[in-house]
Amino acid sequence: MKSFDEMTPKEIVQELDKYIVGQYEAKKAVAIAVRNRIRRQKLPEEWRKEVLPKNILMIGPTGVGKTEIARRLAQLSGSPFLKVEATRFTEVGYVGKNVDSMIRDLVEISVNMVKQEKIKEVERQAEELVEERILDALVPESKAMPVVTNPFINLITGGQQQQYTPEDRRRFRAKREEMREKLRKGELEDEEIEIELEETVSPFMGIFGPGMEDLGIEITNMFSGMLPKRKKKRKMKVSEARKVLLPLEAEKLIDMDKVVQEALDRAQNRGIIFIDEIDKIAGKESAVGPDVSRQGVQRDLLPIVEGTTIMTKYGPVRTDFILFIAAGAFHVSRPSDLIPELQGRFPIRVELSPLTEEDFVRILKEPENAIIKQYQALLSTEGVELVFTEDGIREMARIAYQLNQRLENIGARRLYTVAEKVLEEISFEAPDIPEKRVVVDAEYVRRRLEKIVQDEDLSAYIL
Ligand SMILES: Nc1ncnc2c1ncn2[C@@H]1O[C@H](COP(=O)(O)OP(=O)(O)OP(=O)(O)O)[C@@H](O)[C@H]1O
Repeated sequence: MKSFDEMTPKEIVQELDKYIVGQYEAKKAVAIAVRNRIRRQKLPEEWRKEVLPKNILMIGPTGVGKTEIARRLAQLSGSPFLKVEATRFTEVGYVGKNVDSMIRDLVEISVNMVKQEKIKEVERQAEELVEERILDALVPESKAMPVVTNPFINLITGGQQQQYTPEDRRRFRAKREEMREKLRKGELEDEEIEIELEETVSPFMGIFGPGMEDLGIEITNMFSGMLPKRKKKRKMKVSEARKVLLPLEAEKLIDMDKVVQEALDRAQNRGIIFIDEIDKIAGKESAVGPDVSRQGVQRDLLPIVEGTTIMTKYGPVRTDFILFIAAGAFHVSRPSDLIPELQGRFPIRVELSPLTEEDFVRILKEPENAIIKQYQALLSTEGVELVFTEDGIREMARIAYQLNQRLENIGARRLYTVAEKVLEEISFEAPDIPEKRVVVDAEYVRRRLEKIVQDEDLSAYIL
C-alpha cells in the first residue's frame, strides 16, 4: 500500500469510506487539511510562517461520525490522536486542567505509540532473553552443579571460590537444554519459579496535592535515574513470568532517547487533537459568571492552535503543525458566538448531516467493522453461524431510528444498544445451540424488541 504522505485527498476519502457511511463533506475536509499540512511542511521556512494552519470546525449532532472520522484519519496516517472535551478545561490560573495539558497528553500518547512499535520490533529478541531468564530460574547454576571445595584453591582465595569441573559444566548445560526443550513444548507453564524484579523506589508519589499530579510525575521522572533500584524476588508460574518479563526485557533493548525524539517529532508534525463540545464554551459575553471563564478557555486555546511552544516532561513541543479539529452540535450557540480570533483559527467549516434510516441500514452492515460483522465474528468463535436477512437489518434500523425520534437523538450509538438487545439471547445461548446456524429476520427482531419498544420507560433504560 502507498505511504500515507503519498495518498491524494481522494484516496484518503476512499479509505475513510471503508469505515464511515456518508458525511462526504467532512471526509473531504479532513483529507484536504492533512494534505495541506504536508504541503506546509514542505514550504521554505519564511513561507511556513505566513501560511496559517487550516484547522477544522465540525458542526453536527451527536453520534453522526465526527469523532470517528478524525480517529480513522489518525489511524490511517499513523498520527498520535487525542480527544478532549472543551468543557473539561479551566482558564489558566484557576484550579483545574489547563488547555496546555492537551499537548502534554498528546506527547504521552505519542511516546507510548512509538514505544509499542519499537517493542514490537524487538519482540523476538526479547522472547529469547525471557527464555534465558526463565531457564536461569528453573535451573539455577549453584543447584545444578555441586560446589567442589578444593583445599589448595581455598588457601589462595580465602575459600570463596566455587570450582566446577568441565564435567559439571557439561551436565549443567545438558540439563539446561533439556529444560529448554520442555519449556518450548509448553510443558512447564505451570511450574513455579522465583524471579528477581527491579523496581524504582519513588519517595515523591503521593506527597503532592490534587492538581499537582503532573509535577509529581515529572519530579519522579527527573530523578528516576538517581533513585535506588530495589530488587524484589517474586514467586510466580512460568506462564505469568513470561508476561511480566517480556515488556521488561523488551524495554531494555530499546533506546528510550530515540523513542522520545521520534515521539516528539511525531506529535509535532502528525498529531491530531479533537476538541469536542466546543459549542459549550461559546457563549454570549457577560461580565460575571461562568461565561468569563469560558472565554478565558477560548483565549488560552488561541496560542496553542496558532502555534506556540509548550513544555512537556519530554522537552519543548511546537504546536504549529498539530491538526486541531473542533466539534460541536451548536444547538444553542453558534460558531459566531466563539471569540472572533478563535473563529479565524478554524477556517474550514463542515456540517455533518443527521443520519437517516437508510444510513442506519448501511452502518449496520457496510463498514469493515460493521456492527453485524462484529457479532458474526464473535459468535463464529463458538462455531455459530449468524445470518441476518435484509429485512432483519432493516427492522433494526427502523426501530433504532424511531427510538431516536421518540427519546433522544443519539445518532448511530442507538444501533449498538438495539443490536445488543436483539442478540442478547443468542449470545447467551450460543454454546448450547444445537443447529449452529441462527437466522435473524424482521420477525425475530420484532419479537425481541416489541415489549421494550412499546414501554416508554423501559426503552429509555434499555435501548
Ligand atoms: N456515519 C457513520 N458511519 C459509520 N459509523 C458511524 C457513523 N456515525 C456514527 N457512527 C458510529 O457511532 C458511534 C458514535 O460516533 P462518533 O463517536 O463519531 O460520534 P460524534 O459525532 O463524534 O458525536 P459526539 O460529539 O457525541 O462524540 C461510533 O462508534 C461510530 O462508529
